[in-house]
Amino acid sequence: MEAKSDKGIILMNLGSPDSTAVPDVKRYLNEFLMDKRVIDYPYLFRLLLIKGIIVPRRAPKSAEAYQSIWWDEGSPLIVLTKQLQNAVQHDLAMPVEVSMRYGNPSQEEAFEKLLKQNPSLKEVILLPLYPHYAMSSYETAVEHAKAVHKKKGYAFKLNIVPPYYNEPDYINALAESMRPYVEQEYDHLLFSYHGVPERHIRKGDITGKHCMQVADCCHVDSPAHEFCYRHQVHITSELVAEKLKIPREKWSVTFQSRLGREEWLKPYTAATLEELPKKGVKRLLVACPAFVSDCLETLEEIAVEGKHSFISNGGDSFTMIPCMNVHPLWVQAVVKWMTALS
Ligand SMILES: C=CC1=C(C)c2cc3[nH]c(cc4nc(cc5[nH]c(cc1n2)c(C)c5CCC(=O)O)C(CCC(=O)O)=C4C)c(C)c3C=C
Ligand SMILES: [Fe+2]
Ligand SMILES: [Fe+2]
Repeated sequence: MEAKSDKGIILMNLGSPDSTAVPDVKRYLNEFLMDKRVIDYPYLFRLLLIKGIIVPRRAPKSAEAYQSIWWDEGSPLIVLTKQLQNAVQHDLAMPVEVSMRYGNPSQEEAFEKLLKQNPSLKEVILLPLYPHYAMSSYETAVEHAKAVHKKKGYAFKLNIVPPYYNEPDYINALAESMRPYVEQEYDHLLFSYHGVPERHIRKGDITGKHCMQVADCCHVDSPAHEFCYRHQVHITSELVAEKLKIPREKWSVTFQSRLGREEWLKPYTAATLEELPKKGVKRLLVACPAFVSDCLETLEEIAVEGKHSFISNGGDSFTMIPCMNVHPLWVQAVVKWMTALS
């Protein structure tokens, strides 16, 4: 559609290395893990731990994992985010750009592209491609965009879309994207979310006395929920399961991608995939709603490693449900939200 407006849109995602070469993966991991909202240790300790130990050890293994999922056009996460950009742009009369929290295209590049298209730009609507609030995902993305906006002294306003974990349009798109899979025969549906350290959940509790302190905290009313990743992922799962009419005993929530020695949110996906076949679950479906676009964590950790673990522990069939990516209802939801905000 003809892009003529004094507003612009940026779809912001996490980002990937520029290539699967170890030096590019190292650069990406250093930027990512030196983020104080991801590894929130004191600066000097973080510097020694990340640049001295974790990244040199992790980069070659990580590069191998990226090589196994990389597409001819590049990183799946970036390719799929750009596909979403094109699909949304098709139905909107405002320019749409993409930015990544780490790596490229950078936040500054996305702002500059919008300004180039319209030097008298009045407002940028930023849609973080994270449905849930976590210090290490949504918060760092938004704070980074605000910092770049301030540093560059841009005259346009920055309008940031809040987390949409319970928004009816998002739930509908997610549920409908999953429907063809749950209409097949299966024993259990796992909602596997990217994990975070439990400490982050306590740290983000604005009441200081609710999250992981009150029994069944995620289901007891509290202002803490506005910033609680654990609460928000449980709500997404419950709303989707309700919409798809999946009986309570047929689905569960787990957390993947643990890094380091701290306790992360539980139950862990890896342990659950080993245990489920022993409990009689032979045909498994796995959905990963923390991610809007498929990425390393879905295509490798779940679809390859997770499948291998489930099958070698006695499972018969393992199906990873793709992320929403460019599902027409998701594109429609984004277009609807952007139109309402413009
Ligand atoms: C829901 C969104 C995400 C949260 C929350 C999150 C927290 C988090 N992540 C790490 C460490 C790593 N994550 C990595 C990959 C990765 N993480 C997310 C999203 C969230 N992370 C995505 C979409 C991806 C895939 C990126 C891609 O290019 O496809 C990686 C890099 C890969 C690897 O080496 O495993 C790391 C490292 C921490 C420590 C953390 C919370 C504290
Ligand atoms: Fe991550
Ligand atoms: Fe909570």
